[in-house]
Amino acid sequence: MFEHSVKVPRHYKIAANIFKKVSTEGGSVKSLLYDNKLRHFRTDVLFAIITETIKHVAEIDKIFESCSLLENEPRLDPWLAKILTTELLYGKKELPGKSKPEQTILSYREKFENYKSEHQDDTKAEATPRPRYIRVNTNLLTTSDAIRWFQDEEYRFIRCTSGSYDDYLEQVKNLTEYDFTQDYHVKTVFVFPPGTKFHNHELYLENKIILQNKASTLSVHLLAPPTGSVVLDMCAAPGMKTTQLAAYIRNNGKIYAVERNEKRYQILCDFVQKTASSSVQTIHRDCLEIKKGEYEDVEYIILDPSCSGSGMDISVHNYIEESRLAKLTSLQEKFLKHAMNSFPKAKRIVYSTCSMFPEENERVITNVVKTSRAKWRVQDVKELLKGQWNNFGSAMYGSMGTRCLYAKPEVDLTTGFFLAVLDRDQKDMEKSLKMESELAHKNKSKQEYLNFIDRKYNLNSNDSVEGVENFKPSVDKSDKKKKNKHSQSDDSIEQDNIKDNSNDISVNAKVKKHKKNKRSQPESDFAEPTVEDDVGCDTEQVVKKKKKKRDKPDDETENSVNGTSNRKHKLDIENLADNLNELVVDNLCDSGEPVKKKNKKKDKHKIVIEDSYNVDDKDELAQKSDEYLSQDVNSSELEIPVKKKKKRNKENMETESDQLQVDTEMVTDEPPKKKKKKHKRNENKETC
Ligand SMILES: C[S@@+](CC[C@H](N)C(=O)[O-])C[C@H]1O[C@@H](n2cnc3c(N)ncnc32)[C@H](O)[C@@H]1O
Repeated sequence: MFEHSVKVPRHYKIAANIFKKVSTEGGSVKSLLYDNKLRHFRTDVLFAIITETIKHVAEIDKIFESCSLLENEPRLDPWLAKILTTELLYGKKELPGKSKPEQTILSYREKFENYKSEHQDDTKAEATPRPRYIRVNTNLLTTSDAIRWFQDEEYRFIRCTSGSYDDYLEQVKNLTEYDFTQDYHVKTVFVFPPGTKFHNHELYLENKIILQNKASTLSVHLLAPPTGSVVLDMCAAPGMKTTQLAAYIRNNGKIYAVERNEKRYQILCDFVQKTASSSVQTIHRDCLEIKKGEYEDVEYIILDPSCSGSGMDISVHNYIEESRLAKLTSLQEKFLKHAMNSFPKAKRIVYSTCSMFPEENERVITNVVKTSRAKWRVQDVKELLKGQWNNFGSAMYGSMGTRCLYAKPEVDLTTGFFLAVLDRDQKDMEKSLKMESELAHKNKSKQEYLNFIDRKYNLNSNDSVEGVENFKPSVDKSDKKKKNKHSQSDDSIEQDNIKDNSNDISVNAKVKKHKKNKRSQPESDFAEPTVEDDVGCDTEQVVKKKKKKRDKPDDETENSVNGTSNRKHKLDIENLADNLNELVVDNLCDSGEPVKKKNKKKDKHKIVIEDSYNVDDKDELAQKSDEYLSQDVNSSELEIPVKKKKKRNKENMETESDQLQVDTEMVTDEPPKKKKKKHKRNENKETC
């Protein structure tokens, strides 16, 4: 019997309040606990009970429903009821107090436990894994051929709905054994029922399909670099996104893939080579040590730093030490700042983590964007995905938070994932390039001056320094003209200028050629490849063999979602180049190396092993980040096949531009015969 005077223990009340806030307003348990200045409480105890409640909330809802608890007890606070039930069923298995809420929950104990034991199997089933995703490596196999291959194995291809994303999710939930469909957003991703085994599949062993979760493929999908782009993958190993990028740009362009960890770097190199990602240049280096001016041709950046990996786990709100989380946040902010400020031509960054903690996500974005020297805008991912997405960042971080995307296991049927798209402000880009060019000029002028002095003293030690007065640094054409009138002693400088000018011209020509190449790309270049129209559905029984070759491929979603912004980017950069005065050209000239380098190395796979990481040079945070390496869920989960089986279907090797897209209609009638031996299930994992 309860006693009126006895109150509910305070920590249950606090836990209920925070649980309510997290559930209704978003945000993380951790930040609410600490922001609420509850330090005098055992925050670890509070954290544990709240996260346990979140983990079991679906089951608790059903338990309450089964005995109409909330209807029978209208005065019972539902949030507190769930906290207390968690403690009773999954925590201490007892409720210590004599308060009314505790006594009420205790009075239902038997009913709760009966329900639990009766539905044990259901709850296990609920925890069953998500669908199995594969990405077709279009460097080696077209999506159409991949569909045919699986159909030949008597899988049944269900066309992805043309309806909403929610319709698609329903479709995925209803996939039965031996069904598969194409992902709603990323057309090179296929979705199979949970547990479908691919470990020994021929296509997997030949690296023609890759086990990559749909959520992780969204980074490249939303970065959307057009073919011919220069992309930097700052934290690249094991190389899921790097190799996806290579396929996305059809190996036409350049991808710098940077990885610091030695072992992971080797895995990256191996994976890049096996997947025929010839546009990738691997770089064994700490990306934080890349200085401004290096890799200055970078236009697009993927930043997928080390994180807590909490999204990879089924229980969304894992416990994490506050200090560790703070270190991760700080390191992630450092990465993002570096990406924003070190690459003057970068126009889009996609930042992602497989963490569900806002501290590693929205907080990083808002902290960095607000204080960044360069101006970047957080793009509204919902808009980019044409409204076809459900989970976004927390409003606690304002519109910058809600513009970001979350993939949630329970809704999106993927691993937990966070993603933000940042676009550089056009004016800021112009300013940045101008500043670069002015700086280059200053350096050039300074160098000319030093050369001049050098000559004065070394070549003619009797000369007075009077010639210095004649020195005029080359700032623009008019200055260069003036120099023609200089005294004989300035001839050498003039020589330098002539050399520089010729250099200008050649680089200028290269820049123009580069621009021309970019302009001449068909619009389809912006598209990620997809499936041919002629891929038959199973009701037709026979797969049509005819291939339609289209000048203008390709993927409806990729085109429409990202094409606009890409075209805009392309135009922006062209306009920018047109609008900037010759200073810009001079700047490119001074730093013309990357242009030359790029042309030279085009389409050539090259592994560059840069200076290995010097431990002594590491700053504190970088040192700390070593600790996190072991936490990179990806490393343990990378599945790169080691064995190769006999090759088949070589004729399938066509370019993605030859592919057409699937009509979006649902197909299927009779289920095919099942070849059991080909469809063994297991729990092979995919990486984020
Ligand atoms: C989350 S994983 C990247 C996964 C990868 N993007 C993919 O899709 O396969 C983070 C990677 O960043 C690397 N890393 C951490 N700090 C780094 C640094 N300072 N420079 C370069 N790589 C770093 C880690 O070794 C790890 O391989």
